[in-house]
Amino acid sequence: MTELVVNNVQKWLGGLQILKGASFTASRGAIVALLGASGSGKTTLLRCIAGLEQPEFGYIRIGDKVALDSDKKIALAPEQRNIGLVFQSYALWPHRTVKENVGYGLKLRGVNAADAGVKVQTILDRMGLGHLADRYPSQLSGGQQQRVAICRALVYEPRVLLLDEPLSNLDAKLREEARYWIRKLILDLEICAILVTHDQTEALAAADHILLLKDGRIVQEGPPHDIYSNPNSFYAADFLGANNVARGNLTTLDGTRATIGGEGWSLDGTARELQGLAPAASAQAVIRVEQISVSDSPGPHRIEMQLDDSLYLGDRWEYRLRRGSFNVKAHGTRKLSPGAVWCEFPPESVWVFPASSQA
Ligand SMILES: Nc1ncnc2c1ncn2[C@@H]1O[C@H](COP(=O)(O)OP(=O)(O)OP(=O)(O)O)[C@@H](O)[C@H]1O
Repeated sequence: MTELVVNNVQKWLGGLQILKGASFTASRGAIVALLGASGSGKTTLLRCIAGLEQPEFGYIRIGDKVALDSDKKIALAPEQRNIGLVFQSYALWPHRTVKENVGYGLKLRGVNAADAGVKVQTILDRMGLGHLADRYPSQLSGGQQQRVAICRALVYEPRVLLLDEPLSNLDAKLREEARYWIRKLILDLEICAILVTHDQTEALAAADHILLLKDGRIVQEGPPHDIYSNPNSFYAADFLGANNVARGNLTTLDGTRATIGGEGWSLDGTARELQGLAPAASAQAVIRVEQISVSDSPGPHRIEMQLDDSLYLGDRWEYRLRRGSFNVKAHGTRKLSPGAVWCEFPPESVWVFPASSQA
């Protein structure tokens, strides 16, 4: 069931148009990630949904309530929107205990103390924090503080949970765990969550649907696997994954088959956004690091390259390879000695874009 409708939201800040017509929908029991480069407008869009910013144009419906309708001059205040908000900083009050932090909003909304107490204890117990109810934030670990912030957002039983970089203050191990339990929690509670992140791994792992933003516009959306494996622009291809970018010229173009080449190298690839381009035009190819394999013999779609070094990454080795002006990173399971090797580039994984390709 659709819980959130965002339609043509446009927002100006400091005389600049920051959001240029964002539209999407989100359903119950699903996590939508807003992903994009720094400054692409993720936080501004989240703040518009929360009611912390008022867009000049647009329509937003949360559950069955119209929260924004610029035509009808409707703009509900944040507390009327039935949303829960979790910030990167957690924003807990240091001089209030855990249960006071979680219950404060209920008190403001006029919920009587007995009912509020039950709601607070229920959500704290659910999150494994019941025994910490009387502690102050400074007496908790970072991970526990983050859970308190999430309890505080969930205690209102919101229709939509808005999470702004909620994991970025946690160390790498905790972040991986938190990504998993937040996802489980949202699916169990069957609420709708919007997650702002600049971390592609977090978006790919935690979300059901990704909205990729660039300069205030949603330039691609879809399930994580689709966005990762079928990017529709150079920006989307290069933003996700660990990539090699090869810059050269288009040497042949035949339907979806394209060849890109530079000084002393040439790769068969798949044409992306190349309509109207002629051979010799400047081009760039994106190749995911994991798609390249290194071997000691020639074969189809293999080119000979010089291996300069093997770097140990713990779970794998990274190979640094070059041929003329073409530098490449690839991964493998063993250390290789410097020298000549053969690298295989499957054409379906060499995505060729025009050199000045924009989203
Ligand atoms: N109050 C403001 N006045 C003017 N410009 C602003 C204001 N707030 C944000 N901006 C600009 O709007 C753009 C989008 O900012 P926003 O914080 O939404 O991006 P973001 O994608 O969340 O970035 P980050 O990942 O760095 O947090 C940026 O260029 C930013 O400088």
